[in-house]
Amino acid sequence: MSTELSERQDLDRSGAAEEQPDICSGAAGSRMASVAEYYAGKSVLITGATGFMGKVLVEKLLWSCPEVKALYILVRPKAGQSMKQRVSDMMKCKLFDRVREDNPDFHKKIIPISSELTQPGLSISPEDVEKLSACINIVFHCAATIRFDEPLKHALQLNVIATQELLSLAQRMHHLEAFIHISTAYANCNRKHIDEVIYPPPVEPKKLIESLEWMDDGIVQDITPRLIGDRPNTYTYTKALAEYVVQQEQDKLNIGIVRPSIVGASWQEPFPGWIDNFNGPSGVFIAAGKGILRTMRANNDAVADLIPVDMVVNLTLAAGWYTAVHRPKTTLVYNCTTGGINPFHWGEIEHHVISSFKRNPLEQAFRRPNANITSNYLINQYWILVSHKFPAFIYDLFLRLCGQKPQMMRIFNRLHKAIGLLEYFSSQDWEWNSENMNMLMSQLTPEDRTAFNFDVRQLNWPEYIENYCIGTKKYVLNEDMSDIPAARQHLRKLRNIRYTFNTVLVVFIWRVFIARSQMARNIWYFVVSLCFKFLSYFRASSTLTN
Ligand SMILES: CCCCCCCC/C=C\CCCCCCCC(=O)SCCNC(=O)CCNC(=O)[C@H](O)C(C)(C)COP(=O)(O)OP(=O)(O)OC[C@H]1O[C@@H](n2cnc3c(N)ncnc32)[C@H](O)[C@@H]1OP(=O)(O)O
Ligand SMILES: NC(=O)C1=CN([C@@H]2O[C@H](COP(=O)(O)OP(=O)(O)OC[C@H]3O[C@@H](n4cnc5c(N)ncnc54)[C@H](OP(=O)(O)O)[C@@H]3O)[C@@H](O)[C@H]2O)C=CC1
Repeated sequence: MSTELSERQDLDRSGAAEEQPDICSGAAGSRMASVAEYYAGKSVLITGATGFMGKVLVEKLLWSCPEVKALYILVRPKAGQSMKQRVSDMMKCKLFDRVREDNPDFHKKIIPISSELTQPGLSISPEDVEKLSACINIVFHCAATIRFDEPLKHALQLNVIATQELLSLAQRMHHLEAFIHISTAYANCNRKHIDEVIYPPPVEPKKLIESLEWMDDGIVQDITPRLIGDRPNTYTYTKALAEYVVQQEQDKLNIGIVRPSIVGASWQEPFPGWIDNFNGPSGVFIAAGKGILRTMRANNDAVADLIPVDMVVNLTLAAGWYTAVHRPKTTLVYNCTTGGINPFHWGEIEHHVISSFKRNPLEQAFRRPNANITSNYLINQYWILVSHKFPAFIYDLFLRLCGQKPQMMRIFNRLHKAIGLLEYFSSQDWEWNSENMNMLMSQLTPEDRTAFNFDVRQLNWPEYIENYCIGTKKYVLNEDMSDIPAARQHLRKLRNIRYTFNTVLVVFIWRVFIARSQMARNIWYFVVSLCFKFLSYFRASSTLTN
């Protein structure tokens, strides 16, 4: 099936230029609309605009496509904040600084629409449905639950049923030119090689939705492992179902599917290192920087398929342009990954994260940053005991003695839960075909290739990781860069505490275990004299060679 689909997609691509005479003016040698020109005067609907990727998408559209007519964003009230309040807070975010400077009235282009995606009809009012049906030209569907531990019913409701509802709404839009769905490169992580095709779903979504409807949450929880089969969580499972649901509408809509791998901090835009959450590797980096995470199960040699959020957004906008302009007959899937083109490995990530946090330490670190990743289960368990649980126990004991509430063990339990869910992705690697990503790049003008850059060959990983770590410090933890000298001083203090602790430990072991027994003392003297002999032998041989 996959080969058959690829062939069809190839055919579509080769005939694509003739299919859109109104945009490419038809005559040979005539100029195709650039990406920014295409978005000029267009009304765009975005779901998940308050999320990590959605915000960057909104910002980039406003910055690079200033002639865009309006951005309609579906937003729900949350945590006691009204929809309006949330959107107004979002626009005050530092992310929008350059847009704000360029056009202080940029907010006028953002039109929030109240919507709770898990409700029937996405709980959009009839008036808003009318408005959207009349004006929307492009839809970007970013909203999803990305939690790995989401109960299946909720993940299905948001990632699959809401997608279905949005597709129905899209079909009522009179001027719709493209529907871009954001999936994940891990939707098919049960395969080792992943092509840019939609694989048959693990189950017919309609049947699953019908059968889960009558089941109570307990039963669903019991059967979830059987249903998700060889996928690690409900997230990847429901994202795979969503792709199939989207593909079902390909005869009625112009659809593109973007599949990013692990989306990380921004590479360049709007500024390097922008990140605002603990998802994926960000939480792991922060935990390592704070000196809490000292060990994790990961394969040093496995490819860490990270991709910066600005590159994903650039590709998404280019995919919107291509889908609308070329109107491929079938859904084009873009695997948006780095591993096949510019690979970087978890072992290298570990090295650069730790050295970066040593240069730019986080405030009030628990211990000096120093993490070891290993694929060996037993070694990892050993280090968890020695480097996580033991220090947590000692620290909590200290807090208790000071009359304070113990907290470290609780933090470690949460960390272990989080990294336990990530290990599946850091312990193996996948191969993604990225032909459509390359094809899309080749379709862009040289100017667009710069303005909407997703050429992952240009990524300099050490520099990117450094900015990423600084980004977590500045934008996730809201720490000031001017406090770095104090943070360095704190690390020096921690190092001295460690030296003192180790010295006390050696003296204690000597007094309790060695000094009391003649045999232990003899063994000790024997080991020490052996060491001295080796040392003097090496010193003598190095003097001779010199
Ligand atoms: C030296 C470095 C070495 C590196 C070695 C290798 C690193 C490998 C790392 C990564 C591999 C990448 C795998 C991603 C591949 C797939 C990509 C995609 O397609 S989608 C995106 C992925 N989605 C997620 O990442 C959602 C994961 N998060 C969850 O599922 C939940 O948040 C969970 C289970 C981790 C926690 O759930 P709760 O209900 O217990 O708690 P809650 O409310 O979510 O968070 C509690 C606190 O913990 C923080 N937190 C959340 N996630 C964290 C994390 N990953 N690490 C540390 N803290 C985290 C939160 O900010 C919160 O903090 P407060 O209470 O507000 O102070
Ligand atoms: N981050 C990553 O590493 C990767 C992400 N992806 C995909 O990219 C897309 C965006 O991810 P990302 O930005 O990281 O995710 P976030 O969790 O940051 O954002 C999710 C967005 O969906 C919205 N949303 C969630 N539930 C509802 C609901 N019931 N009603 C209305 N809106 C809702 C959220 O709104 P609210 O603010 O109200 O919660 C938020 O705007 C997703 O489709 C994800 O699968 C793919 C690969 C990797």
